[in-house]
Amino acid sequence: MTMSNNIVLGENQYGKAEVRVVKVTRDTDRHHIEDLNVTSQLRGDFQAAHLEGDNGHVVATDTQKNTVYAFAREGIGSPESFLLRLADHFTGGFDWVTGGRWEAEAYSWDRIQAHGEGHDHSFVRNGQEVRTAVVVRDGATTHVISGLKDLTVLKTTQSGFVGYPRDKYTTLPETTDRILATDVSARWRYNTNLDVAGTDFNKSYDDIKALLLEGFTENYSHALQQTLFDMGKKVLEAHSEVAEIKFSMPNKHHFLVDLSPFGLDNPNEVFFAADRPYGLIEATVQRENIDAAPVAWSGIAGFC
Ligand SMILES: O=c1[nH]c(=O)c2[nH]c(=O)[nH]c2[nH]1
Repeated sequence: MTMSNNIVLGENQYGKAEVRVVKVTRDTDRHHIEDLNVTSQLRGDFQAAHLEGDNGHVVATDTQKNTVYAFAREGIGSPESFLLRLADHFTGGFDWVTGGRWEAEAYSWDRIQAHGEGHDHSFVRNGQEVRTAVVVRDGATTHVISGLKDLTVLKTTQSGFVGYPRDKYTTLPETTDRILATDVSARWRYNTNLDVAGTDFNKSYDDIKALLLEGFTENYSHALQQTLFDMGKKVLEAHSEVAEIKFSMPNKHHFLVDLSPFGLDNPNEVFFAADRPYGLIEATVQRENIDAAPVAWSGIAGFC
């Protein structure tokens, strides 16, 4: 067998990776949410694009992304059925697209249990948070700091952001109805006179987590800053053994997708979930006249 010196194109596929689409169904006051990370890749005859610079067959990755958002307008259903719709669309619409690979990760959300009931429009990503604990001893004084991180929550309404100063660099439109989403990181420091032997830290953790979640749901949010304070206040009001609570919370922006180029409306239903940049909101909620913590209890790696 003689070896050919011809250089040819081997297997190939291309598309848009990780299209973050969030679909809110708001037919009634009890909202539903579907949250996917979709990758669309086409396979077929793309020889000319690779060898000759002829893009006549190249369905733009931008078009593939738009198709994901436009299809989400009609609902997602299941990730499988959504991907099958994409596969049908691309292989049916373009002769030279003979196949492809469509992948989705689906993130599931539970309704926040507020006062014993699943909330209408506030959700928590299930099974995600990490519980944290720190003990600092300084001579005879012991500090116990408990916390959690990566508690991802989202509300589909009852959040807005208006009234902020505008200068020549301000482009953000005001809104009175937006998605509010964050990964809660919180650490709460117990009083130094805490009866550590008599404290049920597991129970305390469960209760404080529930209060944080309820605090997230309860009021209209004028900003994540206000919601942060609401959450901390609930914990301090219910737990006299807690001296202060620190938060670090990203504002995970969800941008409404403009579907008008595709002849579709978008009444606050299809969103692009951006991962960066994000707002970062950090604050301590504390009792007035609190003794300054005699030791630094935040790690060196950050606020919370
Ligand atoms: O809740 C918010 N707080 C902000 O400080 C802020 N800044 C911004 O651009 N959007 C928001 N949202």
